[in-house]
Amino acid sequence: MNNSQCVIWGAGAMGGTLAAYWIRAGFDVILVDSNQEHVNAINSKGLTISGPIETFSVPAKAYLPEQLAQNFSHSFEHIFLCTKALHTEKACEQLRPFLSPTGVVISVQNGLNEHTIARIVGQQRTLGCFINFGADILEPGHIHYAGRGAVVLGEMDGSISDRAQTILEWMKQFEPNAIVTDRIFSFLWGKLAYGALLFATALTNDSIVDILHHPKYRSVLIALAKEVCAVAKAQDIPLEGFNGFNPDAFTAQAPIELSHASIDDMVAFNRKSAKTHSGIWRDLAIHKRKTEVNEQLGVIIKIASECGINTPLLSALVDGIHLIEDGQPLCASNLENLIRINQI
Ligand SMILES: NC(=O)C1=CN([C@@H]2O[C@H](COP(=O)(O)OP(=O)(O)OC[C@H]3O[C@@H](n4cnc5c(N)ncnc54)[C@H](OP(=O)(O)O)[C@@H]3O)[C@@H](O)[C@H]2O)C=CC1
Ligand SMILES: CC(C)(CO)C(=O)C(=O)O
Repeated sequence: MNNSQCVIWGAGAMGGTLAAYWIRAGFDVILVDSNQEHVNAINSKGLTISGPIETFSVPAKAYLPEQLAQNFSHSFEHIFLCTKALHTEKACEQLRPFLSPTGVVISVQNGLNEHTIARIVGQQRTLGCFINFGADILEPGHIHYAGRGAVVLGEMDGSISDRAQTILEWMKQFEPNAIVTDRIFSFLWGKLAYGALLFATALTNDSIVDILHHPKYRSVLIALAKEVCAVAKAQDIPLEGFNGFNPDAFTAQAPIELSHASIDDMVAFNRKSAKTHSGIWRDLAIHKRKTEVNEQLGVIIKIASECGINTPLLSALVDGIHLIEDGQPLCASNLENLIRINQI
């Protein structure tokens, strides 16, 4: 990696996948993760990637956040923040002392984390990133890289910077189709609209494809995506498409055939991935822990209310996810509740 080390902060599905590819390419990558078992496994056995794309292992060095100070006396130019959005604030407070004055934090996350990161480390030290590849931690030290997806970098102010171009070259070691954009928030908001659909699929134990494909759920999914797109429009953010998501399909006046075609394209995209369920579903069904719902959909609802836009389905979806976080089972009736609200 040119002239410097980089740090992956949060070495899970996203961070661990990037790290493994970069270590294999000869980069000097330092992993930081708060999960002791994962850190121990990486240090003793290395990092393993498996799945339909490739299977390989690399030696790697990982640290808990609190171990960094005793092992490194210098700060870092590039820190890739790859935690879930609900950990962004804490992770930024932890990483701030290790970020060089000229360094940059790159958000490899879903949501609008760039604003939180910029508040803590400054916008000049924040770089946006949108990712839609699929991966899961299978067990400590072992990540399932399930499917390729869009990777887009962009400065918050829309400028095309040298640092974004440099990091693009690194990203291309992992995903050759990665790009730099002057409209990173157009991608991030697009992912929020698609993300709303993923949250809806996570109300049940059915796969992403099963829910997106089922005719019974189409109207409510289209209405959900339209709520997010209406809030983006009120913010004057033109959305970008990716991996089957077509923003023109979810405007208020979009022809219904266009909406169906986009969801069909998302089904086709997801069929190519070995990741059957979203990260949200894994948080709820497997880890039985809180999701990023407040940091993703909650943020949209707040902005909507500031703009005077009603988002009844998003609110009901957030409530449904909260109920599951509190112990309610995942099942089809959770999604049917949204259908009822959509029919009112
Ligand atoms: N997985 C996927 O396919 C996709 C994920 N995304 C997004 O990417 C982001 C990362 O998700 P993903 O990689 O799946 O998440 P993971 O949970 O797999 O990885 C995050 C890792 O960060 C650790 N962590 C939590 N807090 C801290 C902290 N303060 N400092 C250091 N490490 C910490 C977690 O430990 P612990 O588990 O113990 O909390 C975990 O090991 C999310 O915003 C997600 O929505 C986007 C596209 C696809
Ligand atoms: C399913 C996926 C990979 C999007 O395709 C995702 O973003 C998630 O798991 O949260």
